[in-house]
Amino acid sequence: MSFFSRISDRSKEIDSLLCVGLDPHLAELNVASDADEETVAAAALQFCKSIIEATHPYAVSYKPNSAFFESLGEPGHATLTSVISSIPNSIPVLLDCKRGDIGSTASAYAQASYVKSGADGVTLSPLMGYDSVEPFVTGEFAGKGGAFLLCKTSNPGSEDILKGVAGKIARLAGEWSERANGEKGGVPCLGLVVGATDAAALRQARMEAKGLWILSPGVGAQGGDLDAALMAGLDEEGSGMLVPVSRGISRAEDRAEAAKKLRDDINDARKRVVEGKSKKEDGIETFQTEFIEFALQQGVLKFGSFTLKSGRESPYFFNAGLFDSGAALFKLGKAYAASIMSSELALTSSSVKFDVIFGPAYKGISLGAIVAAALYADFGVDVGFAYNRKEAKDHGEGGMLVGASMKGKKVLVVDDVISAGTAIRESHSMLTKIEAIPVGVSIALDRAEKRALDDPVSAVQAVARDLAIPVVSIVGLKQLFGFLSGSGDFDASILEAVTKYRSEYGVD
Ligand SMILES: O=c1ccn([C@@H]2O[C@H](COP(=O)(O)O)[C@@H](O)[C@H]2O)c(=O)[nH]1
Repeated sequence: MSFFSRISDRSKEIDSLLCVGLDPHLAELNVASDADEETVAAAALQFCKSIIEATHPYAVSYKPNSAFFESLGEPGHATLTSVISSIPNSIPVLLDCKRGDIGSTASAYAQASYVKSGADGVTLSPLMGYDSVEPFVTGEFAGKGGAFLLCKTSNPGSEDILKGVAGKIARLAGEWSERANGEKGGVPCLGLVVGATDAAALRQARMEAKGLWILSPGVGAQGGDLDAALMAGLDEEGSGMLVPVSRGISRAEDRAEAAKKLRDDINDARKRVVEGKSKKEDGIETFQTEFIEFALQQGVLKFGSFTLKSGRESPYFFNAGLFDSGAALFKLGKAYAASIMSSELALTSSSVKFDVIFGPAYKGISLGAIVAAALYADFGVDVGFAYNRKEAKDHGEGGMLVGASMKGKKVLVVDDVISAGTAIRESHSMLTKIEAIPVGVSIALDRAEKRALDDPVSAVQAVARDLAIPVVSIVGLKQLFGFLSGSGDFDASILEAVTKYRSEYGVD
């Protein structure tokens, strides 16, 4: 059975994502500073065995780090193999050796790790390319061995090189895994090491490598935020991530209790992820609920009876002009940014499919600016910002456009609502004329209602269809309805009126 199948099975069987590290730091071995190698090695073996004894009900896997065994000198290798053979067979062993070398040498490392040491999986550096990884997961180790590739490690120095290539490594891991598995396909044979110290990198890795296991060290002694890491790195089933902890367990007064607590803390976070997902399936995400609550509080969203320009009597009204303070605009920008990043306009969790935000005069100008700022603040996405003047300037630099150059660039248009869609169409035609490439529209509210009873398409759908670009909204009528139904705070007559309005004018 392959390494990652065993990890999956064991994780399900014991309902845990905890990987227990076996790092016999000399300082933890209680031996005299002048003790001979044999004595130190015996203490290291005892140290690891006592951790295994205390933690095995919670451990999906054990992760001995080869450095600590190599540092024991001559008896080091025998100690490592003794530790590995003392681990119950039902628990897969991950040797943290971070190898990476040319193919022929990598083959020797694979022999050393799997055959001589008895490990089931390894950690590898991917920087020398596919041929340095292949010997660990093909040939005699095909369908058996598995490797976690260093992607964005937990140490501060991971900012120096890995930060810039983590996205690429995450993508390549999926491709290499398929290449190694060949026509047989099957469970991926590669995973990724992404430190719990960088939630953004975890989010990106999870997006790039949906089906791969992520090993996320850095919790405990290195200060990684367990909760933030899990929220970012867990897959949609609340799994797919192993949390290795070494010193956080080995140095605890009660190791069994420490491992149990970690297992439970991890499982609590998993539950929240799964609950969050089912909420999403109900049609409303957290940022949307927060946005509706905030719009109500701000008086932007009102329930009652309102006559629209179209002559329709609407049970609700949205007046974006009432986002009229620094705090309100700040929150509004965050909501736009969250909706963009959870839409098809996001490329990864920290990159987008557009280069410039365009805010059409007048309302779009301030909206575009706050969205550009929020994308940067909340997601590290730094795109250009431009807007237009309604009237040409006859002095200074002149011209109708201000801000980032849009020629040849992919542009997102930001506005508040689409009523008839005329303003957005005008922006689109202006952008096309200056050789910009409009790729999407972002709005606050999609009323999602038919343009006329004999025209079943909404204004937003018509814009998306005619201009062939996505229109993304923070909320739509569906979420508004979901919010009202789920909240016990509104008069039944409001829900009734919105239900009636939706069934009469709403589009799917
Ligand atoms: O990015 C990485 C990759 C590997 N490690 C290893 O994991 C353990 C962490 O030990 P703690 O005591 O839980 O901090 C150790 O063996 C490292 O070499 C890592 O920390 N970060």
